[in-house]
Amino acid sequence: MIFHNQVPNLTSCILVIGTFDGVHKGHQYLISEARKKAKKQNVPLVVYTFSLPPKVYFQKTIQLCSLEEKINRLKKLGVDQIIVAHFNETYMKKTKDEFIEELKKLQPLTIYIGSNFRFGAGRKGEILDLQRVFDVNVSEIQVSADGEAISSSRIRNLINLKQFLMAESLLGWTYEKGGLHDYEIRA
Ligand SMILES: Cc1cc2nc3c(=O)[nH]c(=O)nc-3n(C[C@H](O)[C@H](O)[C@H](O)COP(=O)(O)O)c2cc1C
Ligand SMILES: Nc1ncnc2c1ncn2[C@@H]1O[C@H](COP(=O)(O)OP(=O)(O)OP(=O)(O)O)[C@@H](O)[C@H]1O
Repeated sequence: MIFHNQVPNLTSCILVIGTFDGVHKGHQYLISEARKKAKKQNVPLVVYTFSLPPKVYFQKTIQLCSLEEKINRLKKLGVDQIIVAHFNETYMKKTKDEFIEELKKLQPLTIYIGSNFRFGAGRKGEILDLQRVFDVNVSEIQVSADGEAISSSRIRNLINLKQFLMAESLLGWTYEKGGLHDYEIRA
């Protein structure tokens, strides 16, 4: 896997954007959909993520996995290239339009995101803003058997409540060791 700490100039790719703390089953679904498309189009699968989850930065929530472990998990899911933006005071001031300008350097054929995605300073960027410029695939939010959305926030709550088995079943990885246990990469 190729690692970038700055946005590179690419000629084509399938792009997935997000925080991906824990790389839970919802994330895994999104990435597996993007991976199928990248294979079909014969272009690299690129993930754009952040060094620190914005919620950990702003709300001091617990972090589901380290940056290193996140990269490991993304690698296992077949991601070809990863861009890690350093999430700090300067980065968070970037407007939605500046962020879009940055993404143009990647020349994505399609951007894959979930339907709750927001971006840019003050979270002002909406999916519609991306759709004006790029082809965007908006994925449905995956839910667990009880019908509740899978999210990093939900898993953080479960861990705070010491409900580790439930947390792990939504993560698809063991919480402590970071190993893959019940998730199979969909070809
Ligand atoms: C350039 C940029 C600036 C951001 N600034 C803020 C911010 O001011 N406040 C905030 O809560 N989140 C901010 N975020 C984080 C977004 O709200 C969001 O978490 C991020 O785009 C990833 O989406 P995801 O959380 O669905 O993975 C920013 C994101 C980007 C890309
Ligand atoms: N359950 C899900 N199903 C499909 N896509 C998802 C799901 N949860 C998040 N995504 C998408 O994955 C990307 C990364 O999302 P993000 O890291 O914010 O996850 P999250 O679980 O919503 O986190 P948090 O609860 O901390 O806000 C975004 O494009 C988001 O829309």
